[in-house]
Amino acid sequence: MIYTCTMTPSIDYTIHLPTFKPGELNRTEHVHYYPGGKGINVSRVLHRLGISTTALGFAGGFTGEFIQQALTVEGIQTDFIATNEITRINVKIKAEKESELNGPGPIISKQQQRALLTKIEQFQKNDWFLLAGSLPETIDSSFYEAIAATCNRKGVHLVIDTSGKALHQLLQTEPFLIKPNQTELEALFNTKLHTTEQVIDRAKQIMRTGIKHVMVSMGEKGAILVNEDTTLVAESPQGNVINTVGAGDSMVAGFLASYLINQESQEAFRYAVAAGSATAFSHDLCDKSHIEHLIDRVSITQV
Ligand SMILES: Nc1ncnc2c1ncn2[C@@H]1O[C@H](COP(=O)(O)OP(=O)(O)O)[C@@H](O)[C@H]1O
Ligand SMILES: O=P(O)(O)OC[C@H]1O[C@](O)(COP(=O)(O)O)[C@@H](O)[C@@H]1O
Repeated sequence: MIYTCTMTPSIDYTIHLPTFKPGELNRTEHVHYYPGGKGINVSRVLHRLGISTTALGFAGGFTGEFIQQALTVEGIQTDFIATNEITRINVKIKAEKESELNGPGPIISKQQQRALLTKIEQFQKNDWFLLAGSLPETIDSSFYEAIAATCNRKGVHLVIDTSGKALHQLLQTEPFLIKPNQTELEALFNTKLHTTEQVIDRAKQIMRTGIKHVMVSMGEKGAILVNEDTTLVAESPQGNVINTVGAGDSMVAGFLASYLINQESQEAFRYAVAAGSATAFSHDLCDKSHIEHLIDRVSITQV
């Protein structure tokens, strides 16, 4: 079983309008309400690819209810821990440019943290656990160490897609895959990366901490994959960009979906990039036919 965990889910309130004028009254044309957050997006894409998951995480209030219901309606199994706080609404503005307003995550008590660890204790050998999205600053790093130690002890494959301090702490836990975007990688090293070579150098540096695959996404420029055997650079297909929210999560889902079938990292990387771009060219997340339509347009070079 694949378990995804979104510590800080969201409703992604996505607004489309031709021009956004800050400081003025703006009226929107089309709006969408999506259940969001990184683990949730991975569960939604995997479901569209015929792979079942259980979506874990922390959710509360009417927004938390909406998210759980929306997932259930799509046919995704959920097992969230209730928070006292209302789950955030993240605003995504699609005008001349894309702008995002992401709210803060909930406070997660020690008891709620223990409840998550108890669920992880029930996992079986060779299950997958994806810890994704921003992680509340208030949580002590020992909690992440406990999650990783439990996964390692039980033979559960750990995948991490987070940012900031938590990403830094989790690098030492030897996960199967991490997927920072270029900005997150830059933040990790507190430096700007100007070339693909610089991105590759930093990715190799973090791989030495024991991570099996480091996949760095670079938006329209594509992505790189570094593992023990190879370094690959992918160019993404060009197309009509509609909404890039969830492109990175779609990549993670695409990589896992392909890797679970073939255990082959280059093909998984190609599928991942096609999935990211298919989402960027869609209103909501990608689906299988769109990914497969783009797959031959992903060019990969080994460097
Ligand atoms: N404008 C775009 N055109 C084509 N593909 C894109 C575009 N933006 C994102 N993608 C695809 O989605 C992947 C993930 O996007 P990125 O924006 O880097 O991730 P994140 O959403 O995590 O910031 C990219 O590697 C690329 O394959
Ligand atoms: O937890 P964070 O870092 O605030 O990000 C949450 C946001 O990221 C998303 O999961 C999209 O992520 P990506 O664009 O990186 O794939 C949204 O659904 C959500 O609003």
